[in-house]
Amino acid sequence: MHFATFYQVFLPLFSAFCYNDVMKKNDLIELTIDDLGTDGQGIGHAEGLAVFVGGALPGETVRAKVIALKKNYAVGKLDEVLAPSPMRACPPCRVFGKCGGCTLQHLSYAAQLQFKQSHVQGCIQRIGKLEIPVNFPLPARHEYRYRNKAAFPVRQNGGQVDIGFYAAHSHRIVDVDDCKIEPSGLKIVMSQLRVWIVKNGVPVYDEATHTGLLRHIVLRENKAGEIMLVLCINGEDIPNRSHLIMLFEFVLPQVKSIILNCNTRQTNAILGGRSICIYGKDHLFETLGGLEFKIGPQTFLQVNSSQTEALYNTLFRMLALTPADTVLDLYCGAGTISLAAARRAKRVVGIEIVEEAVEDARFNAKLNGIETAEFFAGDTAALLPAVLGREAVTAVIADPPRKGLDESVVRTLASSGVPKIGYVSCNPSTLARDLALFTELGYRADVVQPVDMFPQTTHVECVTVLSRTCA
Ligand SMILES: C[S@@+](CC[C@H](N)C(=O)[O-])C[C@H]1O[C@@H](n2cnc3c(N)ncnc32)[C@H](O)[C@@H]1O
Repeated sequence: MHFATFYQVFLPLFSAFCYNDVMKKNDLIELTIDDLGTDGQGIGHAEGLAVFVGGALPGETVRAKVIALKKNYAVGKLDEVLAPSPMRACPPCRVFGKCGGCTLQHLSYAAQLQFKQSHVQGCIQRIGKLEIPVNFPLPARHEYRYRNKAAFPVRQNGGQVDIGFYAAHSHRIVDVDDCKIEPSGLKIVMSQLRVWIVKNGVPVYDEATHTGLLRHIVLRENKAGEIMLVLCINGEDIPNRSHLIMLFEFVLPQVKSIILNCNTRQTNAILGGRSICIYGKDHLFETLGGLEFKIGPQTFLQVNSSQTEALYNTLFRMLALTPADTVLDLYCGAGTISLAAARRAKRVVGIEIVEEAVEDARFNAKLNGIETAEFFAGDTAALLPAVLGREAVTAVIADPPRKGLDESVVRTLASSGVPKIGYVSCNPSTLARDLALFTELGYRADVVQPVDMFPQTTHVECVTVLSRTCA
């Protein structure tokens, strides 16, 4: 199977010269798919144009209806698979292809992993201009039902209330009653919530007018099967609290926490600043690698708990910390990596921009009896020079958000001369960009290890370790 993204980059340029009037909108065309795009759509060619067809796989011959015709590419809607790929799988989800969530359910899991390896390798070569080998991804333990968190937008749709996920590239909601990558326990919670919404005429939020109450439903489940329910509301309270509580107290005792999160701002952000616990505890606990972590409605936690342990173990194996190391954990969230590192090193310092996460990290250190970890709240770029000036750091861990590291962070780390840097990335493009700069500044990464945290989607996490090549 060949998944190179070459065609996505060069063919559109080439196609611009070849554009002709042969293909028209609404035409039915037959084409062979030779590649997968970064969003999981099949890519074939017709009349000198790259044609993107969602749901089609490499090696397949398909018939597609042309639904958009641009100067240098076309978009086709899959009409029929004429010759299916042996890698084709049967998607178990009834809204596959409508919901924008899992775009790879129609591809066998082994082929998904191959696609991810090829995608990461492509980024490293194309964006980073580097020849670092990329290992085959570490497969997830569970291909479905692996997430520990779901955030469902809620919208009125005529006479019915839709709760689900956004369709691809849109704010239209696809109603979902059983998301196959969420734990099955959440399905019954959602059906109880639908009862409460309908019986109490709960007003549903309208994005356009910024009116209505219920915006999002967020559910978290820990490995012990305990559930936290967060209702994100455009207001301060909900109708008939007692009915809601009763629905869960007696029928679903695994719901240990019900929280109202007040978000009255006109924003796409799901959570607002204030949370009010109306039932049970305001947190859950999760166990990762033998350590316990407090989880609140705002806490960042990797969404695939069993694979998080695999990710961290991979990082620690590659970074080879020793009891003599002083570790700086950048973008440390609630301290999950920091505290695991503290058990292997002399001292750990964590930096995180969200104050509540830093409070959680401090709480988690105490909870686990760890006295060798210290946490600072603030922007990494701003705090880094002072922390590096004060601490004799021998190893850095960086697990930044999708946008990767600020250039100043890379430059400050490189000029500090720190001997080893473990980089955990959720975005191969920004990883490749940052590795290129580190390489220019005297560091080398020998290998990139993808870890599949997100089966059925095109997302992939990567771990690599940079070591200093010059004194
Ligand atoms: C991918 S998460 C990693 C969290 C943690 N390492 C973990 O494994 O759970 C990225 C974290 O970076 C934090 N963050 C984002 N921008 C930041 C910045 N400029 N400085 C410090 N932390 C930042 C986010 O709040 C988030 O907790």
